[in-house]
Amino acid sequence: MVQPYRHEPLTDFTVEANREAFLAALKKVESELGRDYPLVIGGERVMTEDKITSINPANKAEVIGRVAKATKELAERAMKTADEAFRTWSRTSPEARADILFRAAAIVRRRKHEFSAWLVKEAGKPWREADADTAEAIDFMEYYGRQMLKLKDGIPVESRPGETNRFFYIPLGVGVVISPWNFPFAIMAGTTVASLVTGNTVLLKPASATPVVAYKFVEVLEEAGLPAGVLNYIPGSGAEVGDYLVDHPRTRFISFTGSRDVGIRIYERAAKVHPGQIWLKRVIAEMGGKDGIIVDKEADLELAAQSIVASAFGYSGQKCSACSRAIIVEDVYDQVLNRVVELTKQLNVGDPAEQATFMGPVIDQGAYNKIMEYIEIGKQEGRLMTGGEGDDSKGFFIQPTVFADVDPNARIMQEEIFGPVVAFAKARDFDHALEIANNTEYGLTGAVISRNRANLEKARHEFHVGNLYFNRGCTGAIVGYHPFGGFNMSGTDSKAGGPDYLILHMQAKTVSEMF
Ligand SMILES: NC(=O)c1ccc[n+]([C@@H]2O[C@H](COP(=O)([O-])OP(=O)(O)OC[C@H]3O[C@@H](n4cnc5c(N)ncnc54)[C@H](O)[C@@H]3O)[C@@H](O)[C@H]2O)c1
Ligand SMILES: N[C@@H](CCC=O)C(=O)O
Repeated sequence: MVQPYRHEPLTDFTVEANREAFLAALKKVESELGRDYPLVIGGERVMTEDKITSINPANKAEVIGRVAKATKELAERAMKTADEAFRTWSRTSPEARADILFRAAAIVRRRKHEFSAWLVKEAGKPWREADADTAEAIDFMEYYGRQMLKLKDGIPVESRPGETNRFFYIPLGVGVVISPWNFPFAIMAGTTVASLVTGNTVLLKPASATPVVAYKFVEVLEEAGLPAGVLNYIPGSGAEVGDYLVDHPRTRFISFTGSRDVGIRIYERAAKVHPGQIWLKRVIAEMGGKDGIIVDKEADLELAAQSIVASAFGYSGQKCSACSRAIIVEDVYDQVLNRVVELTKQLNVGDPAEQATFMGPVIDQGAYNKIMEYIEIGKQEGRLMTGGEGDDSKGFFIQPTVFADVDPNARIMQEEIFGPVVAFAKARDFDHALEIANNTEYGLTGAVISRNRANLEKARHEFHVGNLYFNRGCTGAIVGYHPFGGFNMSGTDSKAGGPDYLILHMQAKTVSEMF
């Protein structure tokens, strides 16, 4: 019998044995850097001349790996392979499919620190963030495996005398999974295994900044017993391979996580029916955020400051859930702002491979340049309280940055920066704070720090975000506990890690028999 689902605990690094195990994993990964990785199509390893070079964002000179790059021709081969494999995989029992996820979770759990060490190196995640990313990947496998077992026989419907009605779910077909670099393990693995466990075959195109950890995961699924051709690994250019697969008439669904602009592009392109296409493609899109924390005048102000700092600067603010707007009721504005500045100045920024580091680099030169441009804009739009400096000589480091007195309509209050920058806005009262919080085209996460029950209840209904948190920060959703996804330009509100997520990857069928 399958044990009830519990989320994977985070590692306590104050325990010496854990610390040593993590250091050993980092050493192991360091000894494996710089290798070449092929595409995987139908279980076959395919090397290409042109490669994606994955580097350590904390040390540009360190090559993590060189990964083969799919062309349209190779993408087409992968599509044919996945289409062929669908015939058998879609008829494989849900129990057998779920077992592969459980086995893969066990393999990753045994190699947990090794996976986290790859995340430290390839994504620039500090230990705690890397550990959380790996734990979440394990959670997705454990949770979706169990969800599939719950859904495998469908949902009971009524039958009249002499009639038996059944309502159940069948797989869709070939899914294109396009994942981001910021949760290069958890989101890549979660979107992939949700598609697989529901009986679909997959073409996985991971983000070009983090393809090595994705390759390592493909190996795990193979070891867990996934048949060849069911998952095909085809990193490549978003514009070339991405567009080609999104447009492909045999693509049945697209599971995309990434930016607003790419999400819109995919949504629009997927709507077009191409010659030979006999279905309307389904799009699951998880996009950006411009998330805010509201602090009420009756509130634990220390909790408020700690929550803002952790949510704004965890993984250098590179979370779709990151707090980039702090909306403070005027009675407590100065107190909260000053405490946030004080805490921010204490943050340890540096090499994520060092245990003491709270914040590492941003992901690449493009991100560095974009964030530094926003910091310049912020200097015009607000009062720079701390940070504002960057250094890209060795890696892509930016100081955690706080701007005060920002107009709610300013660009740094409206546009997703995706870096360690938080803007403070002053609200007249709680209603005004809610108005400012909702003044965005996004709607992903938000938090309210308050002791006022009436205000919390008002926020419950009027703060328009997919994930709303009370008296805590706005990052760190846990699979199975906080189903995750947002409104409006944050995507299709396809709640990852939630009880209705798998259904998005299937189609329902009704069979009615008369006796
Ligand atoms: N809502 C969520 O759950 C969630 C989670 C993580 C990240 N995000 C968002 O992701 C963004 C950061 O990730 P990113 O920089 O990797 O995003 P991105 O949109 O630049 O890239 C995401 C993926 O899309 C691919 N891509 C690019 N162009 C494409 C095209 N034309 N066709 C198909 N695929 C294409 C990329 O190669 C990558 O694999 C942020 O906006 C963040 O808020 C959202
Ligand atoms: N699920 C993560 C965010 C994922 C996007 O970057 C969180 O809840 O912080």
